[in-house]
Amino acid sequence: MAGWNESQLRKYNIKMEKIPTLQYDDPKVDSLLTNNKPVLIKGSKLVSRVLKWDLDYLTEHMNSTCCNVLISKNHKFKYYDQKKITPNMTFKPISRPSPMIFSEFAKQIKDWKKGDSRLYMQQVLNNSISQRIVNDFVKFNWDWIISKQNVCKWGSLTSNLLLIAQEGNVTPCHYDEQQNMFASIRGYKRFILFPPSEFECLYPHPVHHPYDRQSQVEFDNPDYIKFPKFKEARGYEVIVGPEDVLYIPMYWFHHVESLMHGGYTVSINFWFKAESVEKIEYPLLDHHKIVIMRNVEKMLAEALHDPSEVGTMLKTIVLGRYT
Ligand SMILES: CC1(C)c2ccccc2-c2ccc(C[C@@H](CC(=O)O)C(=O)C(=O)O)cc21
Ligand SMILES: [Zn+2]
Repeated sequence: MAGWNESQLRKYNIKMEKIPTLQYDDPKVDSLLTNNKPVLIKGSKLVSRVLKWDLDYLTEHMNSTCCNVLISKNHKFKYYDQKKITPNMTFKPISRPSPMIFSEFAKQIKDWKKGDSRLYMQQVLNNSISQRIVNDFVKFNWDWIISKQNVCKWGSLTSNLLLIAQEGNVTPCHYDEQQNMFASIRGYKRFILFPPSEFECLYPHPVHHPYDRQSQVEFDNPDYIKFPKFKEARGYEVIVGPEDVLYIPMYWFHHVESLMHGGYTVSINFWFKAESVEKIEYPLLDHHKIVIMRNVEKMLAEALHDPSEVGTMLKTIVLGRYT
């Protein structure tokens, strides 16, 4: 019994292959990790000591902690950068932050009814949480994850996010600029990943837009006129269940959903800085090209002193000359 079935997955019109699933001590794991290739890792026992982290246990030990909760009018929780919202911009996000204490969050999840706004908690785990949570946190299989960090020459661990999502919640397609080891504690999450080379098919927002790093394409209702190349996007799909660890390479796009009718999900991610300043070797890797494109957008916005002129200048440079 896999613990889930196809009827719990949302339907998208996307070509998807499978991601390799390997035991944590399989030598192929390290070769995939060091080559920035996604892999689902079984048996690492990374978070096995906190499988008891369910709503009741966490309410008991995080009761009055004020947590970062997002509220959305629909099932999508699209991250946005507050700092990139300028005064003259009419930006209407669908999900917005609504800090609340943990027990309130747990109550709203339990009492949730169809039609209510949805909630998604993402709370940085640090020592400001209760002593019991800290005691559990230190019981992660740090030896294993630190050995991976060293093998891959990743930079420092920047943060662990505790994620509690309602069944059916979706984090739309985006990329992050850090290496991510994503561990599931409760429930099942479906990931659809795309390599950085699929950039042209996923049409991320401009760097200066609050939705920077997020794809503009609505997977459940793609606008093939505005985003024609989305039809050619080639993704990878994997279901992450309790105790599984998914490696999400930096700059790889990922769409994440908590399976419908699967109950709430509890996950923890481990974000690592990219490798300490590496010597750039040629040929460039695909993620280097995203970094270069981001730097061009940033430099032009800086030089023009107005992000809204960047598109015009890029068109002037390219149209009729490089096409
Ligand atoms: C969308 C949301 C709730 C959010 C809103 C506002 C600011 C930050 C974030 C944020 C950060 C990470 C995740 C976890 C995961 C996606 C998933 O598991 O749903 C993922 O993308 C990753 O681990 O890289 C989810 C979120
Ligand atoms: Zn992400």
